[in-house]
Amino acid sequence: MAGTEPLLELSDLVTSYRLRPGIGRPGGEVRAVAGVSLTVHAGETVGLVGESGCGKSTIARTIVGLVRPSGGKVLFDGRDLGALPAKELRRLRRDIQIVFQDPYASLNPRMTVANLIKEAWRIHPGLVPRERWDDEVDALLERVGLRSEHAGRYPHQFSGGQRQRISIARALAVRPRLIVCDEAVSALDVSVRAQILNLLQELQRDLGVSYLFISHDLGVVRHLCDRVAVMYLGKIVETGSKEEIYRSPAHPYTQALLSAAPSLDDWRTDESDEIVLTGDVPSPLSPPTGCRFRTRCWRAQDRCRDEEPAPAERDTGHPVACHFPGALPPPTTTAPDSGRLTKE
Ligand SMILES: Nc1ncnc2c1ncn2[C@@H]1O[C@H](COP(=O)(O)OP(=O)(O)OP(=O)(O)O)[C@@H](O)[C@H]1O
Repeated sequence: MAGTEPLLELSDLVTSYRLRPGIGRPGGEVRAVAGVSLTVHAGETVGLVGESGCGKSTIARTIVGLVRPSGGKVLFDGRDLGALPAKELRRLRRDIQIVFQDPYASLNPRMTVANLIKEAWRIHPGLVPRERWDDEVDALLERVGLRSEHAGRYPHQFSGGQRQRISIARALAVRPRLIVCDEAVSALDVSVRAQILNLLQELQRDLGVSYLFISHDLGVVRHLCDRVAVMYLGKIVETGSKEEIYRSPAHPYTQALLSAAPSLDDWRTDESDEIVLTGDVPSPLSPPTGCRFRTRCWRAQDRCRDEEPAPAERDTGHPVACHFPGALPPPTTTAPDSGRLTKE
């Protein structure tokens, strides 16, 4: 994709939440996304992975305009969403849709499937002529593997997988160019999950839609994505093609994540080199100085405390934000601090 203009570009994006002081808790600012740069090209699927609370959903919410960034830019088709006049922004927002983890919470239970889909055309008039609405609803339902008789039913009359199909149909109704999938298959059983993943791939093949696929499931990401970004405590620590990330992870955090999913672990040569991620993720209210991962990292040295590593291309060929990256398994000595990564 080098040389082509990205469809979506996050440039040093910062998104913070204000916390009011509460009982036993001081107020403050949570920098949930602390300077993230990431691109998604047309027709591409980019996976965003990381532990719970690292800021994945906040990125999703910022991209689709549910929360405002406090710094940096979201560019779509080269245009800065923060600098567009309201009318143009509204038009452009149509191109970016989101599918959430819990379709039941995101689908209005009092609306029929047909009305849930038609609502999108009410919000964006002129997209589909009113006389074609019923036919288009039928076509969309068929497109996502449902039937036209489902149009008159309500969300509670469907299974979880079917409800996710409805969410996808609703997203497709406005003919988006990018769909942000925020843990979109995480709540589904394995077999249903596979069906939805197949559907997403089919849609990409037929319609050319791009995905930013947010998930904590490295197996699903490997199955679906072309490129992968690994996030830790509000920052991206490593980005690369699927092959680069799964075969030669260079950031210790990526190595630990992969090590925790043995069936995916192509890069370790010795099973005994398992890395066990211990200790809690530090609070984003007061992240560590320097490298944010240093308090849990077996490779950490003084430099990691003093200096924040910038993403730089390493010998593996992809950008890694680490002072001491390495493709080799960690040394066999036990990590000195209990809060660090250790090996069993
Ligand atoms: N509305 C909010 N107000 C205050 N803090 C928030 C809010 N939403 C998220 N946060 C905090 O921002 C950080 C990032 O949360 P976010 O939900 O983006 O992470 P995540 O990686 O998507 O995790 P999960 O997979 O658990 O949703 C967390 O520390 C979270 O507690």
